[in-house]
Amino acid sequence: MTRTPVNVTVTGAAGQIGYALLFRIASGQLLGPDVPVKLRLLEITPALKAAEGTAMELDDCAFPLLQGIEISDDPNVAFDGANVALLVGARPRTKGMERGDLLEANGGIFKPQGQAINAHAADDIKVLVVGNPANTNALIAQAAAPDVPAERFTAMTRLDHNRALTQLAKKTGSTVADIKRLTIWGNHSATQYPDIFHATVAGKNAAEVVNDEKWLAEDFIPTVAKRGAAIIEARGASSAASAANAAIDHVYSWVNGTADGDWVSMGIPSDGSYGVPEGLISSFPVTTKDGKYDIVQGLDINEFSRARIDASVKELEEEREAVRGLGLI
Ligand SMILES: NC(=O)C1=CN([C@@H]2O[C@H](COP(=O)(O)OP(=O)(O)OC[C@H]3O[C@@H](n4cnc5c(N)ncnc54)[C@H](O)[C@@H]3O)[C@@H](O)[C@H]2O)C=CC1
Ligand SMILES: O=C([O-])CC(=O)C(=O)O
Repeated sequence: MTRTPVNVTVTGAAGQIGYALLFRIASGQLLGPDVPVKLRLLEITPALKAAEGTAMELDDCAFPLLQGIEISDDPNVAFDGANVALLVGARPRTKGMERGDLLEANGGIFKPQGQAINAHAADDIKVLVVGNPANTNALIAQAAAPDVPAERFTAMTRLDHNRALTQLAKKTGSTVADIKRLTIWGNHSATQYPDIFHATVAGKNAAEVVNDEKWLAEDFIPTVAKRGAAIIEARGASSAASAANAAIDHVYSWVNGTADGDWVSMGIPSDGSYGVPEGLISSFPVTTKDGKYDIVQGLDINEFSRARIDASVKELEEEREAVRGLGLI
């Protein structure tokens, strides 16, 4: 049976994550090996030529699932009919820039993109924000799209989740495939909280297997939370292939479901669960099924976890106040 192609819009398509991401989408890794896709690439005008170069390479791969590529510098064109939108392009922080300046500059990107999604995207649109500060950029885009169900706007913490899986596997002498039910809570920032208290390693409670709170507090958590900065320090550029990989994982899980007995981490609008104020886009443990996600309920949050979740959520509240003050939400 021939399937209708899914329209996937990628912003910042000529950037380094874009280059690591587009070929994987076109090869079927985003949605599945039998789902044809059409790519819509959004870039700023000076980067259109570079996006065209990437499109030429995509053509040269002759991916059987790729049924078309359109390139534009107009969000109204790029989001037209979009079923999945990956908002990767963002304004990076440059020297001397305060956090407020960064939020304002990104407001200039994510507000018009949210408006264009509201006006032109398909009814089933699913949005993943990758560009930093991802959680708050997602909030800005969501606020500009009042006709789209709020839960369709998500932010990426899957890279943090994947980073935590590997660190825990190394510590416990296991493999990532042995680890289930790990959680990233809060913001995609240095305040995020990777939680192993509900995780299992080969079926055993991870915190009990590790049995080393000092390692947890002084090694594991900072290593995961500051991994982005460590990559920049080592590579001279921020994470690109691993970020693209996490974006693929996030959307694949959302569309195709999580495995029985496991969950993933997604930045999603809070419904008030676990004391996270309603509406904040914060990372939670979620299961997914039939293209929808649910927050895992009923987890006991110990004191160690509570303090760290609260600290990250406080930062998200401050970011929300800042963009509210700028009239962006
Ligand atoms: N959530 C996460 O886990 C991660 C997020 N990131 C973030 O992802 C973003 C992209 O990273 P890279 O690809 O390495 O950056 P990059 O600078 O290589 O590429 C960004 C691209 O976005 C484009 N762009 C800027 N404004 C745009 C607009 N209004 N519309 C469309 N395109 C626009 C630029 O022209 C550029 O080609 C950054 O904000 C980075 O901090 C990176 C790694 C992980
Ligand atoms: O800090 C950055 O720009 C990159 C980032 O988000 C990460 O690697 O987690």
